[in-house]
Amino acid sequence: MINEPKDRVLVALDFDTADDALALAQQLAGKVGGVKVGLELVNAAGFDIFARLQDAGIDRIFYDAKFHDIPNTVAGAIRAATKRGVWMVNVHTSGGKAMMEAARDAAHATSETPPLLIGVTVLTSIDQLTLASDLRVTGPVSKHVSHLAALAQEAGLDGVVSSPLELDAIRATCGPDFVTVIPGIRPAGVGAQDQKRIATPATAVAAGAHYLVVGRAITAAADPVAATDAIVAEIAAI
Ligand SMILES: O=C(O)c1cc(=O)[nH]c(=O)n1[C@@H]1O[C@H](COP(=O)(O)O)[C@@H](O)[C@H]1O
Repeated sequence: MINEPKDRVLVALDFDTADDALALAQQLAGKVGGVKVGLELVNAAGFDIFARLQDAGIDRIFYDAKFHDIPNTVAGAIRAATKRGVWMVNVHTSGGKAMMEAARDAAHATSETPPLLIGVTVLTSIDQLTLASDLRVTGPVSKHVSHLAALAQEAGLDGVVSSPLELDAIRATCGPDFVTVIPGIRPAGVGAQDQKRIATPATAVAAGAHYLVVGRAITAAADPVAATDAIVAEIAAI
């Protein structure tokens, strides 16, 4: 699945029109491992965006759905997402083990080649202080992330989303093959913006990340293709 450094890079198509998303996806075809379709794009462009990307030859689509609901509802949503032929889809681990099991069962019952099912742990926009004050979760972020990753693994998920800072903890708990999908990626010189737990592409890959989710470092760059090439070169040099 990951044959060369570029395969690790998933570009977040966080745009408010299908045209912008399709244009960048086509510009980066062959240069990245896949594209991510998330809440902004799907709400702005509609669910046709999946077929439009697939018609344009883009077949590795990570649907960043972040489903979080009762097991029956999430199972239905995962069935529908699986039928769209997405390559990867996510749910919130904080929906609980029964919800994640229902998601896994739904994906496997719907397709012989189900999407990779990934659990979001603690959002990368949440720091230690906010985890304690807003969510009333005490203790280190990495401990809570490891707990949620273990739960996801027990539920039969393929991997988790976390920040680059918890990669050691996840590997120690879940082993090296449990897939890690890592946003909060900031090449040197790019500001953190709303992200709180961040690292450079090279640091994240050296720490064991399988996939990097990269949005604004590419989409807001003056030259998105050059920015992508620089990220791939950075991780290739590790
Ligand atoms: O599930 C995600 O992809 C995700 C989880 C998370 O904890 N943090 C996070 O930033 N993301 C997504 O990753 C992308 C990061 O975008 P940038 O901060 O612009 O690189 C966005 O599309 C987010 O929705």
